[in-house]
Amino acid sequence: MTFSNVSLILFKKAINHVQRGDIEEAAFNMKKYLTLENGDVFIGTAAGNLTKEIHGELVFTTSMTGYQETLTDPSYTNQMITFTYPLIGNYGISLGANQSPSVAAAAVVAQEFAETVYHYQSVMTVSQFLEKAGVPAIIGVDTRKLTKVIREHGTMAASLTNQPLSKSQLNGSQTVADVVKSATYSPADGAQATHVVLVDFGVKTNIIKSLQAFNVSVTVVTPEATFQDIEALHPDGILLSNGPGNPEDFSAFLPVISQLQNQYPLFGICLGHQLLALANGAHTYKMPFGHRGINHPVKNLKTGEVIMTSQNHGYAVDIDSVDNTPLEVTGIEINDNTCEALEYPNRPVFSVQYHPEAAPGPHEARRLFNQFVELMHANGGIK
Ligand SMILES: NC(=O)CC[C@H](N)C(=O)O
Repeated sequence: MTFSNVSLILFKKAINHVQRGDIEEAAFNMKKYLTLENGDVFIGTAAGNLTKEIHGELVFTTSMTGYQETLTDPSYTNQMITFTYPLIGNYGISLGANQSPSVAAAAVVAQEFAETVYHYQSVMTVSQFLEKAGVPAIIGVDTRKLTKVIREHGTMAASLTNQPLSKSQLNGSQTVADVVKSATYSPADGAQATHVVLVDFGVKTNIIKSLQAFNVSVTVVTPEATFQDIEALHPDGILLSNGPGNPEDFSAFLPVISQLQNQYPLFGICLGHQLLALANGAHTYKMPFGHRGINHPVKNLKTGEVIMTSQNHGYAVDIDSVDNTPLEVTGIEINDNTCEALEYPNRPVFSVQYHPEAAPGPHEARRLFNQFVELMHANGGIK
């Protein structure tokens, strides 16, 4: 072997070393640490926004599809979503599926993101979607194990960081979601016959679309609206929307609901259902790990029929506390007997804990919009 050959080999080794070192460092930089309130740490790889660090409430959803609708659902504000389904992003991201202008979830935990998408409607991958929205994600996590931990300990606060956290850095406080404040606006179809005022606690786009599908015009108001503000809009009916956070944080709006339910047909969805219950004197409580998924069976106690429903909630109405109110429980989740539907007897007032607009989810409950519209018509809603 000549001298130059030896030096070439040494040079190549040096280059290799430098390259390997760089790659190892890059791989180290791509690491993310998910630290739970109970001290458990899950290590994975960064995706989405690679640098952002987040503290939030860690929840899981069992939905196998509909990740885009889930990520953009405002009810997930300040929450980190763990997808129990192992491969997320299989059919990419498409225009028109968003439930709000951008990703609402604080962060995403998944086992794997599909990086190659062949769906003809897809405009980008899920990690590009998160990157564009500035939302971090951790992938390569054993989400099955993580979900078992959440089921055991209940929903926990967690931190998603780029470096390991020491015990003293662990912040155990639960993050309460901010109230989503939206401007008052009228979706562009104002000339329709029936008019709904929607109180927006963090509304999903598909609720508005579902009403518009029945030729209903919708005016959206914030929870700062007074009864007089709403009355001045001459509604035929009121919809109380879904939204993030603890329903008890909206106590200022409860007297308005009490007045509205005396005057108008009223339909509450998810947070709106919880608020209708609170306004009538029932209680809500935090569930151990909530209902988040698209196959929650709900039994209609009046007909005995069971339908599959889409759900995303961490709080529930205390079913026994409804006994001391004018309301009637008309639906239960048959896995755990929690309160899923309420009615105000002899009034056009009702609510559901699940999502009749179901985006994502099965559409069996869509008929509730029909029911709401019929109640408004029966109440003289058509002018
Ligand atoms: N989707 C919702 O409206 C959720 C309601 C409430 N924030 C809960 O978690 O129970």
